[in-house]
Amino acid sequence: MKISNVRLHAVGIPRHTGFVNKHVIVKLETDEGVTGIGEMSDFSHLPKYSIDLIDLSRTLNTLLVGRNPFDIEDINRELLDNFPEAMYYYEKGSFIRNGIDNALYDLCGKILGVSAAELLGGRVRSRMKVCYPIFRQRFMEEVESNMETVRERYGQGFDVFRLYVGKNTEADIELLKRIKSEFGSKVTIKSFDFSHLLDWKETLRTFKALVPYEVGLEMVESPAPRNDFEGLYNFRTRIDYPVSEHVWSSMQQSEMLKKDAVDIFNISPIFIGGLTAARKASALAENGRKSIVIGTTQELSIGTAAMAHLGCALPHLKFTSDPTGPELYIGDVVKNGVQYEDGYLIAPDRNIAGLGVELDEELLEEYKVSDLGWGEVTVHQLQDRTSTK
Ligand SMILES: O=C(O)C(=O)C[C@@H](O)[C@H](O)C(=O)O
Ligand SMILES: [Mg+2]
Ligand SMILES: [Mg+2]
Repeated sequence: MKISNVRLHAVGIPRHTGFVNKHVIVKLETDEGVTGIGEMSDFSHLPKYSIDLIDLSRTLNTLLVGRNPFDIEDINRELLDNFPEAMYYYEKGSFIRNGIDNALYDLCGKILGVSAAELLGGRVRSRMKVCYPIFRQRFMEEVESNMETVRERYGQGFDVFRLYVGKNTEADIELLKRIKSEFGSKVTIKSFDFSHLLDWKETLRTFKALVPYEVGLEMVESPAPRNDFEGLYNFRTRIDYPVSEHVWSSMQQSEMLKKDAVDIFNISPIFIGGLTAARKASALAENGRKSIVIGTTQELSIGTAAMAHLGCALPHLKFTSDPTGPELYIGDVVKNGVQYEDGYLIAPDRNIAGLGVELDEELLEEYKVSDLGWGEVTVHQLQDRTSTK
C-alpha cells in the first residue's frame, strides 16, 4: 500500500459572527483505492500572506507519493524538514503538517479497519468537556449580543464559556456581572484569554480588575507577549490561578518548561503540526508535571474529530478544553459532523474506521474557494474573529 496522490481542496466557511475562515481539506489517495482525509484548519490568521495551493500540492505530491502511510514518524520528520517549526503561534507550516498528519491517521485506520483511537492509545473517556468562546469585546454595546450568545448556547447544553479580554475591561466586567446575575453558578467562565496583547504588568492590572467578578475561573491564558517566558513566569507567580499558554513549537515548550513559565500547556494539533507532535507535547507536559488542555483554532469536523480522539486518549487532561469549531460555522464539509452533548465533545464512534467522519463532496463543492486570499478583512477582524470593522 503506497500513497499515490495528494489532493487539496480550499473551502471558505462563514462563522455565525460573519467572519469567513478558509481551510484546506486533504485527501491522501493510495494505489489500493483507500483514501484518508485530513484538515489544514483556519488559514485566516495573521500574517496576511497566503499559501500558493498549486505549489503546495506539487510539493506535497513530491514528498508523499510512493510513501508507505504507516511510516507516520518518518513522514512527520520529512514534513518538518520541509515546513520547519517556528517560534510563532500561527505558523502556517504547522497547519500544513497537521492536515497531512491527521489524514495519515484516517488513512491507516481505514486500511486496518479500525478507529484512529486505536492508533492514539485508545480511550480513557468517551467525551471531553469543552467551552464555548465569547470573542473580545471592544464596545459596551457588545455585552447584550454576547449575553444572547450565552443564553442560546446554554439552551443547547453549553454551560462553560471562555472570554477573550484585554480591550474593554469595563465591558468585560459588565458581561461577567450579568452572567453571574442571570445564571448564578449554572454557567462558568473557565478562562480569561489575553491573546498575548498586553505585557505581563498590564495583564496583571487588568486581571486584578476582572477577578472579583470571575465565575468558575480555571485558568488565565496568554497573559504576556508571545515567547516572553520571563513575563509568563512573573505573571504566574503573582496570581493564584493556573496560567495556560499555547504550544507552537517543541523549542518553545521546552523553554516554558525550563523557566517554569506556565501551569497548563494548551496543546492543539493545528499549532504544533499534527496528532503525532501533539502526543509528544502532551507526554513532555506529563513528565514535566504540568497539566494540559486541548486548545483549538476552531476547526471543522475533520480536525475536531482528530482532537476528540486525542483528548479522549489522554489520562492527564483535567481542565475544560476548547474545540467547538463546528458549532461556530454555518456549515461543514462532512456527512456526519462531530456531536456535542451537555457541553461535551463526544468521541467519534469507535466502530467507524479512521477519524470517524465522512467527507460530503457536494458540501466540499458548495464551500469551495479558488485560493486562500484575504480580501478586505482588517487586522481587528482577524484578531477577534468578527465581521465588525
Ligand atoms: O485560544 C485561542 O487563542 C484561540 O482560540 C485563538 C482563536 O483566534 C482561534 O484560532 C479562532 O480562530 O477563533
Ligand atoms: Mg488562547
Ligand atoms: Mg483559528
